[in-house]
Amino acid sequence: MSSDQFPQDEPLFRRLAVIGCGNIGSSVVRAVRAAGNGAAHVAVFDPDPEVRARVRELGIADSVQDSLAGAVEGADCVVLCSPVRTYGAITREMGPHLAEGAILTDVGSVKMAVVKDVAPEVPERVHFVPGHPVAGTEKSGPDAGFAELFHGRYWLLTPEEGTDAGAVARVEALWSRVGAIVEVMDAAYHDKVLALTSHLPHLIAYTIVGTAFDVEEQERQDVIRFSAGGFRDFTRIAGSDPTMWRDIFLTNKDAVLEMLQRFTEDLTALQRQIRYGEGDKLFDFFSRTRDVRRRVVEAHQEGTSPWGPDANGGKPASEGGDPE
Ligand SMILES: NC(=O)C1=CN([C@@H]2O[C@H](COP(=O)(O)OP(=O)(O)OC[C@H]3O[C@@H](n4cnc5c(N)ncnc54)[C@H](O)[C@@H]3O)[C@@H](O)[C@H]2O)C=CC1
Ligand SMILES: O=C(O)C(=O)Cc1ccc(O)cc1
Repeated sequence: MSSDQFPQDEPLFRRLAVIGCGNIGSSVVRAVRAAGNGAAHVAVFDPDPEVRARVRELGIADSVQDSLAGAVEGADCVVLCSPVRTYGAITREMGPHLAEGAILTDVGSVKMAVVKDVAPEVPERVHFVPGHPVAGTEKSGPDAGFAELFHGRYWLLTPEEGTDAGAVARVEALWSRVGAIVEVMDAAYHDKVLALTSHLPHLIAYTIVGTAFDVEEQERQDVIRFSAGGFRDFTRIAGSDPTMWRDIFLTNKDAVLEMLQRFTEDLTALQRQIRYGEGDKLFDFFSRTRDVRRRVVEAHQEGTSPWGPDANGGKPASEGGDPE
């Protein structure tokens, strides 16, 4: 758990550079500026000119730079907020422009592959503290972000052994100031847990929605017409950004495949129980999963859930919140 020992009436950083300004990047920008004591200046770079124009229009950043070098020049903290497979190349390109003692962090949903790609590109004079806010939505782009996204949500950091403790403390303090609950953990452990709690559910949603659309035209229309409850929730998740999720599955391959193997075995067991009319087994299984649901809801209320105590963000289910 974070303990912010830095002066509260001063910004933690002089200049924070946010690289990639979509949903999460723009939420970081908005949240840091709303906090008031995160950074004196928030600079943004995004390679997409339409995104840069929109960020200027929204007026959410202190400056929008037309080059990566221009954004990171003089920055004492840089946050990578683009799809995970872009991080290695970005770090290589901006390396020579990074200041002595600067801190580099990221928001990527996968951590082992990010460490493997980024660490070799980080100059000696720079501290790398990998991170992941366990908060987000299915939406993309700078209009999708909002300042309160991280309130009461976990922000996981996975620094390698030997990382400068002062740099880790500063990153912890920064994300605490935007309202997140910061925890430090091992990158491999992070990837296993997230494969199960986030990546596999997305894969299942993509599959269900794909299956539903791989039917005759008439049935497909009825799937849309009668979609309610469960299926509708799956379409929200399956509407998530294709680039982002392609990158997550390609980079967290081993953990996802391991969890998928377990999942398919359990699904096959259920299939057999249905085929052979084993009602008692189905009932017992559904009773156990109902109990898991009860414990998840309780954990959210008590603040011990991996998604943060306020995991609903006060939103209705249709907007990414939990219906409970
Ligand atoms: N969307 C979510 O719910 C969450 C996403 N994340 C992580 O956040 C990162 C960004 O995701 P979103 O903001 O949702 O995506 P997004 O699609 O809304 O934004 C990504 C932005 O990155 C920019 N970009 C693409 N290539 C780039 C490059 N080479 N250099 C700099 N910028 C580049 C794009 O132009 C775009 O504006 C991903 O790594 C994802 O794993 C983490 C937690 C939650
Ligand atoms: O929209 C949802 O349901 C999410 O699960 C958002 C999300 C996506 C990716 C992450 O790494 C963290 C959170």
